[in-house]
Amino acid sequence: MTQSYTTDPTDGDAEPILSTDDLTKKFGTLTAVDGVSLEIPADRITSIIGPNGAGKTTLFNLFTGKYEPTEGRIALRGDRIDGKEPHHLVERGLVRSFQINNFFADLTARENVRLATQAPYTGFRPRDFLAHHRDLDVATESANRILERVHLSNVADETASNLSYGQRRHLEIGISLAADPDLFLMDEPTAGMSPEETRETVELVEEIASDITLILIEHDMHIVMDISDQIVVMNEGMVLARGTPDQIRNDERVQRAYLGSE
Ligand SMILES: Nc1ncnc2c1ncn2[C@@H]1O[C@H](COP(=O)(O)OP(=O)(O)OP(=O)(O)O)[C@@H](O)[C@H]1O
Repeated sequence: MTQSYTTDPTDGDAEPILSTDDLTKKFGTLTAVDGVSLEIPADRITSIIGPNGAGKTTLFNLFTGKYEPTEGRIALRGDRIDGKEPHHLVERGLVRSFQINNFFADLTARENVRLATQAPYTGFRPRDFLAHHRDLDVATESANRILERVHLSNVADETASNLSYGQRRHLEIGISLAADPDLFLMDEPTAGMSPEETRETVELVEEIASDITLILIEHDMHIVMDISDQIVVMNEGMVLARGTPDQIRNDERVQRAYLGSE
């Protein structure tokens, strides 16, 4: 199958924050990502959609350094990042939130976020410890700002284990924001949420997108059509189409391969 693209939905001359060239990942004889060449525009929301097994998660794992590509290249603001360790990518502003409980259940929401804000600076020498101690107020203030951003100020002193499912997911987003990303990959941010939690999370995602580039894997087509600036449709490891929500909605190949089968 040849890849084909709809017209570029983004500003033509905008520098992409992330780009891939002929990106391929094989697992034995299976090609999970197959020659993907893609541009992710800065300051936009890009959603990656596609049927089960289309290669979305593998693409995320390549972006974040969990997997090394079998072939091809990935560039972050023009610099090659394929093969770089995940923590190097976090330092360069690329973070990912997972659908897992990625926090300390016995600590409060504030303590969890505060630890995350301190993490990049944590060292093991006594003088590191003293420096951190001095910086505790700064870290607490920064945690408070993040908690406000993820709508959790009112439960800042609750232990994470006491938070509702939706609040825990927001806490995870807050922990990711503590790394001060400019590119944030979110894996199904509303998965398993009630309609009310979903509404709140969509609002939060849109707020975050006001100053951070987002790439989402999302299965809920209403959300995808509602919040995305660009949609990338994957099928069998390849990019089937890329375009604005309207372009994707009206793309016959997409309807055949994906939307029509819903
Ligand atoms: N670590 C792995 N080892 C072997 N095969 C894998 C591995 N990870 C993914 N695959 C295979 O690669 C293909 C793409 O999987 P991937 O999880 O990327 O798809 P996806 O689009 O995220 O699917 P879903 O929507 O179901 O999560 C699938 O056939 C999957 O079984």
